[in-house]
Amino acid sequence: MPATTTRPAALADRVAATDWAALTGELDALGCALTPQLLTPADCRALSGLYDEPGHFRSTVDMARHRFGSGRYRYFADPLPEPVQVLREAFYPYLLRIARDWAARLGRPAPWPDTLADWLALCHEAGQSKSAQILLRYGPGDWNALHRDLFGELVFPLQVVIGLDEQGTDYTGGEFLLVEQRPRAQSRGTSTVLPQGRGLVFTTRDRPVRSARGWSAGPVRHGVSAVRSGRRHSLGLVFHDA
Ligand SMILES: O=C(O)CCC(=O)C(=O)O
Ligand SMILES: [Fe+2]
Repeated sequence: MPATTTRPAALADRVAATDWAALTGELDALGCALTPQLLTPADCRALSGLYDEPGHFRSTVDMARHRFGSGRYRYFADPLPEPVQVLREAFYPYLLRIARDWAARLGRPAPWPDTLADWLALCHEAGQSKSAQILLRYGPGDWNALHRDLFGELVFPLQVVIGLDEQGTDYTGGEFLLVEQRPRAQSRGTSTVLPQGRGLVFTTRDRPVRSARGWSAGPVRHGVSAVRSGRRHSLGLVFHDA
């Protein structure tokens, strides 16, 4: 990384300085919530530039070929680039509190240990041993079909995507989409423009929604609307392995 990028410790501090109470409230209301600025434009350029350095990745997915939409994403190989590793570790304890609270509401087990390292060890024992951190690149006409990032039995219920380009300047279109199935009702869609350098925390599989008899699990899927022009990059952080 060039010297102009943020030091890892400062990245972790920004995650810690997030107003987690406010973020949690928004997540409860909408199923997704933005963090403050985590990455500078220089950090974002350094990360999106990695896309063209194949040595950082274990595989590349052509989304059209799998009917996932259109565009490409690449799975980072281990060891992860330092900012990716630092952000993932920094988010985990905060997301863990939310995950445990949701599990309690839903009367489900909360199998997640206190540290990311211990949780990943459990994933590896269960055969989910590959990191699922991705760098995505969308050009004009590219989009991401509504989906859930589930790779096996072990699931962490929250994930984060970080915008690496500025909508309106670097690209148009390309809104992040979230669709929530409501129990015995029609679905609700929420679109979010990902500001450059900010993260969006969202539900990976389902989340507790109020029902007549307490809480029930509302299934959630996410995707990205078509990019109309320019190029959009994003960094996807998932907290279970694949
Ligand atoms: O590019 C995006 O905004 C979403 C990418 C995605 O599907 C993910 O991060 O899991
Ligand atoms: Fe995804």
